[in-house]
Amino acid sequence: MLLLAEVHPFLVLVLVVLVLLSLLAVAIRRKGAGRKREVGGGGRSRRRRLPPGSVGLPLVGETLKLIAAYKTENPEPFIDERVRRHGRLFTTHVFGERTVFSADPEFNRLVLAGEGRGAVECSYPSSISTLLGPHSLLLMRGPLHKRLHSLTLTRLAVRLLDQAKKITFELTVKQLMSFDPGEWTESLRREYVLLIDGFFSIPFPSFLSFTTYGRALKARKKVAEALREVIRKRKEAKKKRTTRGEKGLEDQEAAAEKQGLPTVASGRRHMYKKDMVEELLEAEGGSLSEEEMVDFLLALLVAGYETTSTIMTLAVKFLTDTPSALALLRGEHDKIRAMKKDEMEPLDWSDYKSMPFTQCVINETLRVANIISGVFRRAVSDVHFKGYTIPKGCKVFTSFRAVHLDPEHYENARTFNPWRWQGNEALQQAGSAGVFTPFGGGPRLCPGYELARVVISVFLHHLVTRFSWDAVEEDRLVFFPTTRTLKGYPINVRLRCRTPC
Ligand code: HEM
Repeated sequence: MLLLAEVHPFLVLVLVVLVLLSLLAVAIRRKGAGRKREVGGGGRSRRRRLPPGSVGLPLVGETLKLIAAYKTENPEPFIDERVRRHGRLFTTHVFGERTVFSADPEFNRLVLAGEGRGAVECSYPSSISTLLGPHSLLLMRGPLHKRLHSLTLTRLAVRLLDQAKKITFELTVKQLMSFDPGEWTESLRREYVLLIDGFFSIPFPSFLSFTTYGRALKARKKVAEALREVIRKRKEAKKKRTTRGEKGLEDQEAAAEKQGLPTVASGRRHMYKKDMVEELLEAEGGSLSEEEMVDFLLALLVAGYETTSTIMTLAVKFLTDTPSALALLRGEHDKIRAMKKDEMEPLDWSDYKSMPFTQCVINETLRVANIISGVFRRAVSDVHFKGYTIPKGCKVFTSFRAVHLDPEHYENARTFNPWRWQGNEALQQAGSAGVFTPFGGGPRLCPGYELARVVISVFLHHLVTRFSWDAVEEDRLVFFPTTRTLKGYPINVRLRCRTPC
């Protein structure tokens, strides 16, 4: 009861609905499999033993305890307690399903790499799958996932020429569809906000359009329609060019470049670079359907939007709370600015590569904040690890948070200390030991990881070189339903005075 009172009643309702739906699904699956398993294995042979743990209360399992912990600034005791009692691999019952929870970097690595190799597969709650669309990269599996994932990787390597685009969403839209910020982008973003709100709401039926989920479904339709329109127009333009025998944009640009002519509408000269829509139109021999392309674009916008902007905000918060780190960071960026002719001269790749302390700040923010606290998978065959057997069909949660905040892997693990990343080897060592995985790993390694780093670096550059700021009021982090600051971290910003004034 105490726990129930701590949790918002709306969330309790969400959970109950989710739990009931999931239980039904689990019951059907179990019946099909025709066998039961107990936590810890009881009298079973050692080979069939599930990691020890507790499945908590009937129906809700340990979900309410988890949520209550994640709604505080310090959710670690939830994991610490269980690791102490059962070890780094333990069984729990969250979000309606028995789940093997891993705080073990070795197991996490096995799971991340195990997808597509007959060991595990990606697994999202159905409410989120519906909003993402069935063809979303995040839900796709098998060879098509592999091909489209690598398509994303090549297209998302950003050039800092685009640095003027400070806002993540606008930058992503520009990358994907080549649109500059404007009315269209802004109205698309408004619908996106509604869509993302729906991720953590009760998945009521669509006719209840006044609910958060109903509004999200409506927003999804609008976003999908806007994206479909873009794809159709681009398809038509491409077809017209082909039937008229005209050269593609790429050839036109190359020809103009040879003649020393300006090549883009903005008057700026640059090499033609295909955007994501162009890539999608040509991918799979031009066979992708409009729906597949819409889901693909939508997922990219969703995946990059919340994550990057939250890390930006939290980096600023951690820097504000750690003035010596802010001073060092500012020094690094002032030095870069001092080499420029004027305030407006854009950054280039070599500038980005001369921001070592900025990268330390970003790594440490990613480590401490854990925007993606871990990922869910489902075992598609029995997985054997350190004497345990995770049976086929079992849900697995590889917790990045538990590893990132484990004192065994990081000294003073729960303190923001960007200096720990200084020196070239620190990141490499943590990466190869599997103890730093903010962007996941294996075949689903985040394709936006470099874009995110660049966007955050450029944002910090402009912020610290041009402005100073103070926090308006006390704010704190929470980790449920998503990682964020409770009040959105309001700050008072002033133009920085660099000359005597
Ligand atoms: C700080 C920012 C970011 C963080 C912490 C982050 C983290 C992650 C993580 C952990 C995954 C793996 C999910 C899994 O294994 O199930 C992932 C996947 C993904 N991310 Fe990111 N991400 C960030 C930014 C971005 C950006 C900017 C984009 C694109 C514009 C992006 C696009 C994607 C996509 C499409 C996937 C799915 C890949 C697949 O399933 O094959 N992310 N991200």
